[in-house]
Amino acid sequence: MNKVILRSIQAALFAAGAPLGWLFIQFLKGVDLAQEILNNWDLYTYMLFGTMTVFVLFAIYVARKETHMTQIASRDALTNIYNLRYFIERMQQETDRARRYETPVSLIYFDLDHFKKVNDTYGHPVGDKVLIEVAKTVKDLVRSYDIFARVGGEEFAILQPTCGIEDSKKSAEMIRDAIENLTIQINDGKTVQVTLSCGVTEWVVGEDVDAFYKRADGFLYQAKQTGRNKVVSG
Ligand SMILES: Nc1nc2c(ncn2[C@@H]2O[C@H](COP(=O)(O)OP(=O)(O)OP(=O)(O)O)[C@@H](O)[C@H]2O)c(=O)[nH]1
Repeated sequence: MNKVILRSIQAALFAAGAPLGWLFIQFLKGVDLAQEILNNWDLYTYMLFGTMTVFVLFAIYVARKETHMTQIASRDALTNIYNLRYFIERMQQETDRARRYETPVSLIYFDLDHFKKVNDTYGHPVGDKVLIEVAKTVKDLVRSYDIFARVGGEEFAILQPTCGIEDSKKSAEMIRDAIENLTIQINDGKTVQVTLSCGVTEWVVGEDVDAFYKRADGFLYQAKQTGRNKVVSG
């Protein structure tokens, strides 16, 4: 349930506690409750709706902050895509789901090529801009239910639920091609271009997320070793 709605309901229930508590005390004192309410109708209406309004408004504020904090905790500050912590969490969930429903789940793991050279040549802020532009470009290419994260300095990963290795390889190739053709504008009308190396693999039933991740990393390593700007899968 939406956090704002949930917290508002909780707040409304809390608010009802004030008049109900007072009525309970009157009940213990032997007061006729119906008469008590009729005699003090304004007071009870005020207690109920006054406190409810204040509590609910406060709850909405808290729920919004809570949602914001949860989002911050799962996002990478530079690119605003998911971070490693969230990605590992989702890998666990998605492999559990894949086991339960007997569906495939694949992992695309990529790293920008010679990124140190970009930093060394143009400076760190330009390197940051390249990371942001790469993240934006890839985000537009993945499916809405794929989990795309920055998992290291210039390393990214995409978890693809319900996606087998063949489809995942096609996605990876499309991403590799898009980045190869991406022209990033920097200051003074200059442009930067980068390429990426990529490892792709499909989860094997029963293996833990660590082994799954390491296998993709192994293929990425092979892509680096055999010339870069390529996708290696298995
Ligand atoms: N601008 C910027 N650079 C970063 C960030 N995080 C890591 N880096 C840089 O990424 C570079 C990674 O360099 P290497 O690990 O040598 O890799 P590479 O130069 O891409 O070479 P290969 O991966 O072998 O193709 C280093 O220069 C880091 O400083 C970041 O947040 N911003």
